[in-house]
Amino acid sequence: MAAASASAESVMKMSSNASSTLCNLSGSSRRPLPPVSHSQRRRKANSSAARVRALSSSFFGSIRLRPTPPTNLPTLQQKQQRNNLSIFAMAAAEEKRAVPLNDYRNIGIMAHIDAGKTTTTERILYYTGRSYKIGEVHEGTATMDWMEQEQERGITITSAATTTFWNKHRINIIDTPGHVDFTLEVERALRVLDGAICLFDSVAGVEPQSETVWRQADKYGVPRICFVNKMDRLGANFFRTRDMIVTNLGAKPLVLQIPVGAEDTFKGVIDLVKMQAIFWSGEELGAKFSYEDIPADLLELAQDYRAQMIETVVELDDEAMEAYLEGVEPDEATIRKLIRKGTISNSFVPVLCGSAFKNKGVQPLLDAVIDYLPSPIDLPPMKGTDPDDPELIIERSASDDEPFAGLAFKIMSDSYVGSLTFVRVYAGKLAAGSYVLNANKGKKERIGRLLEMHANSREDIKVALTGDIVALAGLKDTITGETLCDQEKPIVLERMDFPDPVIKVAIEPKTKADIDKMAVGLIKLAQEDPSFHFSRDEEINQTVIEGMGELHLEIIVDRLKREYKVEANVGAPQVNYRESISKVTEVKYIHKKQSGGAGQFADITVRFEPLEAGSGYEFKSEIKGGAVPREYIPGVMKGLEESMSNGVLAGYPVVDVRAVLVDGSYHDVDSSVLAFQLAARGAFREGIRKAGPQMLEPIMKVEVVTPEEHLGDVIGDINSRRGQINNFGDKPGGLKVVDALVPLAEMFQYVSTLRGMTKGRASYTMQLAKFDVVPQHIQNQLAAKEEPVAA
Ligand SMILES: Nc1nc2c(ncn2[C@@H]2O[C@H](COP(=O)(O)OP(=O)(O)OP(=O)(O)O)[C@@H](O)[C@H]2O)c(=O)[nH]1
Repeated sequence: MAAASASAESVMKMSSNASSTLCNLSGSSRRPLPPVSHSQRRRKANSSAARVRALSSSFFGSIRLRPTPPTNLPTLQQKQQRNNLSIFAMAAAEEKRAVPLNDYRNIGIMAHIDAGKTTTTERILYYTGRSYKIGEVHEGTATMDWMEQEQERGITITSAATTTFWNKHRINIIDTPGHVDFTLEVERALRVLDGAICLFDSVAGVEPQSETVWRQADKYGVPRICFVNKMDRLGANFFRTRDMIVTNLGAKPLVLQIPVGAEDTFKGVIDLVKMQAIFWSGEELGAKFSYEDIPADLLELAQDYRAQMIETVVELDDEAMEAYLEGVEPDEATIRKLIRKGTISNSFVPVLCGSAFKNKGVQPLLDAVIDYLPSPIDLPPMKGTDPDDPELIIERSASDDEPFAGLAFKIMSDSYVGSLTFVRVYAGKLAAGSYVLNANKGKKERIGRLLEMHANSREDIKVALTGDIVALAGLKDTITGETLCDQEKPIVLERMDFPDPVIKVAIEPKTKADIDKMAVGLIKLAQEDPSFHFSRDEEINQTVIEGMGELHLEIIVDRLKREYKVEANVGAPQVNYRESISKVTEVKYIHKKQSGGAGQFADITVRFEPLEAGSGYEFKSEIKGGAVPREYIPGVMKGLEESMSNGVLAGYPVVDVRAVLVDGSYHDVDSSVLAFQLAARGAFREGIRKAGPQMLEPIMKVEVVTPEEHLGDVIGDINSRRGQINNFGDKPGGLKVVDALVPLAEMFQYVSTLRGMTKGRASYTMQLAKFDVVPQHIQNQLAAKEEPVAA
């Protein structure tokens, strides 16, 4: 499979002849789209959650300034609203800091699919006065052009950002998708956030995707607050979720609230810092709350949990600890200060609870965001490197007076301004109309328009300050993960990790007219989404798109169709295999050519070593005494790196290999970088063949939740898919949980099989667990299908 990276030109050359293996995108032979029944669609469209998605989607989508709906808010909200608008107005008018940097909170909301992220964001926007009213979707106004798919399917696909205010603090919020196929959105949000709210469904507890996002947050060291949501649901159990935070996440929870009641008797929470109960007057939006005495039957439990909380926090301060041992409890301000210290240092995670849907617990959650999550200045200075010397570490403190440094973390096409680049400003200021340096590319970029994003509108601003998250219009060369900085003080901030695609499908435009449109669409979509790749296989005249899962690619195809008006035929999904090696080999390879004119000579000895799974590819040089002169080593590196994308078995990328250049020789006249590059390719082909090459496949961690009567069928089916069952468990409501590892190749269309098998009563989630060796008989089949291509 010679998959050359596609340019617009090569895609445009594409033939419009659909291959016989392809089927019609809109025809009945096409794989069914994920299960969205009419009633589900209606439910989702009618749900208030869809409203916020609509709001937040517009934020990233086309410019859509909504007329202000009439307000009938309680006085408190009106005040809050006025307060907030005046802060925005001040900021815009004076172009200087209206909110001190230590009053900034850049936070994300993350969780498993359906835990209530969007509903909670929606409530936050309401209570902070940013949205007047929730539920305009009910009236059918959620017909946004942008991301219709989100509303139809009832899932968040793209992360949405918004700015709001609470108690004079500025909160920039990013609401992220829960579905594993869109994990990149979570990754990039975490890269630019200072803190996060992790939501859990109090019935399901810690679910698989919560574990994944937790580990991602660990990777970036993001301080967190946990919110145990859906306390009103049948089967809600705060304490079980708390225990799962320990067992499943290995975290140290610091319980700051315990619930008063659960399920339909859930009334409020006990605030263990104040030692008072908070009750809400009703379930409707804007319900008032009041502090009251702790109910007598919960007093002892509250005292126990408060004692545990205080014992944990005083450990962070010698003075407080000494006083506590002498019987003096810290006062409220000290407790808050210590909770903040421990949260920011990731010593523990505060745990709160409530029901976003029933409007309980949201205001104390916002207070906790302000009290415990860090501002940009509470975090260590941002580290980067000098573009000319990657070994030289440079730091930038969070301050308006530092030279400007920001990270582009998201690109989004926009029908009005072309494309928007979302940037987190880490240091300094950024002015509209100014020039900055793209430090990764060494190119100058002009900042056209600077936009500050709000839930359902956007506003032109003249200057962005440290801590801000803004959208820039008109950038030409910058892509996701690149650093923009002061031209005089260049810095390259640490890049983000992008996951490699695990599945691919072939896609062919139906008509000649579709060819050009598809080229434009693919390029734009790939710019927006670094976890989506496309390539052109000239030999078989096919374009292949690659992504993180079936849903991911379905959304891409759907967007090509709707946004770029491309009619295309789409093939069946296939797994993106990898190739690796199983033993150490050393090869000597001489590249020599003498056919008139200057000759070519390069002699290298390379050792190939297998690495641990997930290590990727490494290169090392052990050359001593200039056996291969320094200037030729980049040629060796290039030759090996190029070859790594094209394995010897079936042309899949080669991973988990270290190539060590151990020896070599050169010719004074005939050697060149190119000769060493060609020698490296030859060494790769010979070396990998001798190193026990093997194919690897993605293995998914699958969790199926099913009624007991279908358990046997579910297990039998997983076994027939080369699955390995690891665990059984129980869920509330008499449901059984099956944990298994199953090769992705066997999971295509599992959703419809499972639905058929269980009459739609079971559900499943899956995420990438690891890559593992493909059984030999399947390797043989794959190798026979895919003729390897000589490098
Ligand atoms: N009973 C109850 N339902 C809730 C609560 N919070 C959210 N829901 C419901 O749970 C469903 C999912 O909520 P969303 O807010 O869309 O969840 P999400 O986490 O944003 O979902 P994705 O973005 O698709 O991952 C919706 O039907 C909500 O109405 C809650 O506190 N109680």
